[in-house]
Amino acid sequence: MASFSTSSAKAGSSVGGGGWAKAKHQSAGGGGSTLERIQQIELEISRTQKNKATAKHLGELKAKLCKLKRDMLEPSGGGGGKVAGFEVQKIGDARIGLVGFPSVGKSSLLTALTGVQSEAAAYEFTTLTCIPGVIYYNDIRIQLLDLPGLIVGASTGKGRGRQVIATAKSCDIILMVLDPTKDDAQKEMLTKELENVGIRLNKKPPDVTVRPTKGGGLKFQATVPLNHFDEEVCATVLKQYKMHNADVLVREDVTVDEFIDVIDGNRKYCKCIYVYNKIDLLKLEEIDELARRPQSVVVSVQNKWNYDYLLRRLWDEMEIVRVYTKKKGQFPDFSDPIIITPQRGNKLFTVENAVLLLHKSLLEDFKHAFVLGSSVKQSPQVCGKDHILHDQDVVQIVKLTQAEKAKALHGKKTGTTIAGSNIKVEKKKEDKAPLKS
Ligand SMILES: Nc1nc2c(ncn2[C@@H]2O[C@H](COP(=O)(O)OP(=O)(O)OP(=O)(O)O)[C@@H](O)[C@H]2O)c(=O)[nH]1
Ligand SMILES: [K+]
Ligand SMILES: [Mg+2]
Repeated sequence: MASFSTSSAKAGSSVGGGGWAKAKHQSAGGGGSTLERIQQIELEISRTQKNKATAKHLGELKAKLCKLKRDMLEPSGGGGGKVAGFEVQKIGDARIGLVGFPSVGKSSLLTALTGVQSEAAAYEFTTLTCIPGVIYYNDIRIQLLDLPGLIVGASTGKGRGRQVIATAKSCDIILMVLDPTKDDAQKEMLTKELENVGIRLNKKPPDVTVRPTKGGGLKFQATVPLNHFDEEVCATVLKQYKMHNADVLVREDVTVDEFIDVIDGNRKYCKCIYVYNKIDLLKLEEIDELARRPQSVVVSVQNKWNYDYLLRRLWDEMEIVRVYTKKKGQFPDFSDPIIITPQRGNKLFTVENAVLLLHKSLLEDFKHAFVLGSSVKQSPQVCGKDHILHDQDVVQIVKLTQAEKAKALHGKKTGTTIAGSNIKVEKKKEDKAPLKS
């Protein structure tokens, strides 16, 4: 039904790079280009039945496949180099990318949400570069990037695909713009293109730790029953990565693909909202069905439908925490919050995070904080560094007085925990432990 696989002549010629991957990646071991070997392995995987007896073989194939894909994306030597995204300066508190097949209305949406004119037209590949705009929402600035349309094969160099995807990888959230008149094969195809370069949509990093060791082989431990993965498959995958000695701790029911993600590294776990645009072309029942799909929002740029909801959904996905600061005896400064975006690696927003964002040296003088807002039972409440703040809390930092600081410093010097020596003491204990037992 969907006809996205047809990469138009324009796409091929505008890049002059359809065969780039092939030309540059002749495999060292002979037997065709990297691309051909990838296709062979993919075929073999699809033909192999999935059961206990084949799990080890599949694990090996998948690990090989993963390494080949990485070789292709990050060629080592031969003047290749990692593909860079479009050079657009990151501004604001979060970055969101518009990804989709050609002519689904990405540019129209950028213009509608940011006011920045990005050319929109009825022909494919109207946009050939990255156009940034800014959405102002709830005191924060969100950078929205319009990107050229993707086609199938983008991750292997078709169209401006690799550049588009590299830019998408720099985003905190992806808005996948979809054509509501076509089936969801488009969603799967795009997801696959993004997955090929290590972007994982709406997934969490697997709860698995792998610690390389100097000897002792593989030490495998799982804290939950595993239905798709076991020690043997783990060993096969690790062998492909030449890891023969490692401690592996699995804390969730992972698949081999998820385990490879951990080993291979360089994955980007990214939230994604599926935006069905042009719903003005649909019947009400059809709109209703799309709107109920998970992580999906329906809009019509032409009719200006549902922007409010789209923005609210975006906001919720960003899980942004704004914390306002206040000086003693004054009203809080509501104009300039400290902002934490969990997408950028800060899982929780503690008082310590807030202090560090205000000023690094402030932590030395930190005594406690008065916190007002939903994170505390009474407002204000005296809180320490580890207290976790909520969105729209107000914080007043109380510093140590000179006398208190001197006292604290004195205590440190005379006590056993002289600054900096902490780690050494612990390490010594650890070293000695095996001797004792
Ligand atoms: N019916 C309808 N048409 C729309 C809507 N939004 C955009 N269009 C039309 O769809 C066509 C493509 O829009 P663009 O914004 O250029 O799409 P794009 O995804 O940026 O396309 P490329 O840059 O070529 O990848 C234009 O003719 C728009 O007028 C909508 O909500 N309803
Ligand atoms: K277009
Ligand atoms: Mg466009």
